[in-house]
Amino acid sequence: MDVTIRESAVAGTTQAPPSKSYTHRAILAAGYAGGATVHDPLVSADTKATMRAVSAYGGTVDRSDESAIAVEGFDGRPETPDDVIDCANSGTTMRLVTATAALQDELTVLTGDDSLRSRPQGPLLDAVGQLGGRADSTRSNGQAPLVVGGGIDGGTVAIPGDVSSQYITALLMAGAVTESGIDVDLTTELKSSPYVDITLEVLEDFGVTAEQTHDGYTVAGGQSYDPADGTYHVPGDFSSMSYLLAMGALAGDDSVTVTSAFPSAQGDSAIVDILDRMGATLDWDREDGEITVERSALSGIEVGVEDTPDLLPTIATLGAAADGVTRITDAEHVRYKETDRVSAMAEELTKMGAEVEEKQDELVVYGEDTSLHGATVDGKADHRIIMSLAVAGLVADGETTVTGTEHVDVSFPNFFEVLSDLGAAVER
Ligand SMILES: O=C(O)C1=C[C@@H](OP(=O)(O)O)[C@@H](O)[C@H](O)C1
Ligand SMILES: C=C(OP(=O)(O)O)C(=O)O
Repeated sequence: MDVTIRESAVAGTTQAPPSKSYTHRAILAAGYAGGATVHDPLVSADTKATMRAVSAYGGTVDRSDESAIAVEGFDGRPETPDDVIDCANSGTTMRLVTATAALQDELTVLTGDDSLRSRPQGPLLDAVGQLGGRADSTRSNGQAPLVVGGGIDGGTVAIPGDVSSQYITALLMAGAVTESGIDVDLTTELKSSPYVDITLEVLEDFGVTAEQTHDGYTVAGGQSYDPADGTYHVPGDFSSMSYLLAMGALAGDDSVTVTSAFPSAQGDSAIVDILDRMGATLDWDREDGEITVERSALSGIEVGVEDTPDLLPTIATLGAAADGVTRITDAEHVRYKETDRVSAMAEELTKMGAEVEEKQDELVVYGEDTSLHGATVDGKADHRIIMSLAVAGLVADGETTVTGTEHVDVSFPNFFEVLSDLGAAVER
């Protein structure tokens, strides 16, 4: 589906969608437990993939209540799935439930869409192998489809940290229910480390202890997942908020207020600081969980996305509309997402008149003397590219058509309704 956005202003108050990362972990943790009720979950294409996996391993997932998901777990002992698990577009699902598959003796087959079947799984497959499990890529290229099983008992693994932190999350979550636990030794520096902090936070809330060590992380075996009161509450999503805050800073008429913005382990709350450094007038009331931002003249900055890869598309759009140079560094791992997001933003913003330079681990946006104009841009079947280009469309001269916009259902299903409700000129 194509969406056309005309240069227009936005104003008003909107609630941030629930966190995708916390929802995935809470649903799977409830699966590892006897069960739990997950309140305020994100129900999206990606989190539904994790729900499918929990069901495939013998849990049940009841979505009859709109604001809470009741999960009956498989209690640390996943069953052999009756069928292939389709992880669709969700890297988090595939990585997290690969480690679940390794816990049972028989084999599980995991697959996904074209994008997911081109993303790297090799280091995690290798880690399962080091633990004595079986983990193969059917095409022997380190990519899905995957065949995983073998009944791991725990042990020590050496794994790189610069491809995906989701491998570490997967091993810690599964490791807790192994016999002897898992020690993860990182062979290279960890990227996206706040996502492991989110994992540690969720594990703690489910009564499971895992911790950072000198060389990586460790989780003891023989633990049980058991959340206090059998419930878990999902906080708002700062990656999704980044589009709402960016549109307020670029196109706010009066101001835009985002609610459900409480502090948590999410690295992407750095968007508040990034906007502040770029010159945005904004205020974060942490107690009330509200961020208010006003239209502001922005200037380019240098920002590393080592810990916050999902912010790259948003920052690229901000940079294209800001004055001066925005240099986004430490970005190589952003190439391993739903699409290569460094190239995607370089290509598509260029179509809108931005001057952009792409390096292997950097994206440089030259905001000086350029102004954005409308164009037809390719959303690359990637939710974050689509939303970032839509935000750029609000400040581009004329009309911007973004293709393939249905893919926002991965993390922010009602994104275009929200955009419209805030007053943007959106045609679907
Ligand atoms: O664990 C998670 O919830 C995520 C980790 C990050 O991936 P990497 O660790 O692969 O960088 C992030 O990009 C992704 O959107 C969600
Ligand atoms: C990369 C993302 O998610 P995943 O790795 O779960 O596909 C994302 O949401 O931007």
